[in-house]
Amino acid sequence: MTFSPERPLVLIGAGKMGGAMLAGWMARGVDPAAVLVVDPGPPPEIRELLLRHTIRLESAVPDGVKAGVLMLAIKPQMMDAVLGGLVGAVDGDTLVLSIAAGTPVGRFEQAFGQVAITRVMPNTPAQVGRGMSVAFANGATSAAQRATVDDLLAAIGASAWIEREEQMDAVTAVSGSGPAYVFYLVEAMAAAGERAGLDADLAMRLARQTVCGAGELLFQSELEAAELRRNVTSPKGTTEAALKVLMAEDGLQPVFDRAVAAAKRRSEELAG
Ligand SMILES: NC(=O)C1=CN([C@@H]2O[C@H](COP(=O)(O)OP(=O)(O)OC[C@H]3O[C@@H](n4cnc5c(N)ncnc54)[C@H](OP(=O)(O)O)[C@@H]3O)[C@@H](O)[C@H]2O)C=CC1
Ligand SMILES: O=C(O)[C@@H]1CCC=N1
Repeated sequence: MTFSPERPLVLIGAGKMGGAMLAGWMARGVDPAAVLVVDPGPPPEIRELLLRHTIRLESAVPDGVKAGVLMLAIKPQMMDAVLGGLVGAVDGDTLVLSIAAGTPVGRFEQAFGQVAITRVMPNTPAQVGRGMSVAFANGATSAAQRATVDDLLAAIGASAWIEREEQMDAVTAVSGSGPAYVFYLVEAMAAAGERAGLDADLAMRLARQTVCGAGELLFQSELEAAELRRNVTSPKGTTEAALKVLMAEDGLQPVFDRAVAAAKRRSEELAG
C-alpha cells in the first residue's frame, strides 16, 4: 500500500460512493489511522462509520498533510472549484485517485502536473464487498501504485483495468449506474405484482428476494446468465410467456440500449 498514517489516504467527499468504498475498506481491515476524510458535511451514516472506526474528519485538508493517496469522490461539477485547494497535499509520491464520472485524467494533470493519476469507476455494492470497479491509469502511475489500486479495489469487490480512457463512459453507463437499473427492476416487478393482485408488502418482498436470490445464484454459479435463464424457463410454461414479452422486438433490449446510451452521453457531457 502506498499510504500510511504519515502519508494517509485522503478521501475528499464522503458521500454515497466515497462512503460506500470507505465502509468496504473498514470492513476488510484497512487501517483507520491511515485514512483522513475531508468533507464539510458527511451524511449521518458516514459520520457514524467515522466515529465507530475513529477516522479523522476535517472540513478541509490541514496544512502540512501530504497524501499517499488523494481520492476524489466529489461531484464532477465541483471538481474545478476544489482541485486548486488540493495542490499542496500532492507531491511526486502521491497517487491521485478519482471516481468522478466523466472527468478525464487530463483535468487532474492540469491541476497537479505529471503525477500518478488513476481514474476508477466503482459502484455502490462496494459497500458490501460486491462492487465492480474499472480503472484507467495515466503514464505516471507506477507498477507499485497500480498494485495499491488493485489492493483497494479487491477489498470492495471485483475489478478490471482498461487501457483506453474513452471506454470509461460506457463502463460508467453499465456498471457505475447499473445498480440503479437493478433497484428499479425491483420496484417495477413489485408494482407489476400489485397490479396482478398482490398486497404491496408481499409484492415488494417477492421482488426484492427474487432479485437478491437471482444475483446470488449468478454470483456463485459458473453458468452463463443465459443458461440460468433457460433453467427457469419450462417449455410452454409461465416464464416462456413472460420472456416472449420481455424479449420481443419492442421489449427490454431496446429500452436498455437507450438507457445505456443516455448514461454514456451524459458521462461524455460531464467531461465538459
Ligand atoms: N453514487 C454512485 O453510485 C457513484 C458515484 N460516482 C462518483 O462519485 C462522486 C460522488 O458521487 P456521490 O457519492 O453520489 O455524491 P454525494 O453528493 O453523495 O457525495 C459527495 C460528498 O462530497 C461532499 N462535498 C461537497 N463539497 C466538498 C468539498 N469541497 N470537499 C470535500 N467534500 C465535499 C458532499 O457534501 P454535501 O452533500 O454537503 O455537498 C458529499 O458528502 C461523483 O463524482 C460521482 O460521479 C462514481 C460511481 C458511482
Ligand atoms: O449518476 C452518476 O452520475 C454517478 C456515476 C455513476 C453512478 N452514479
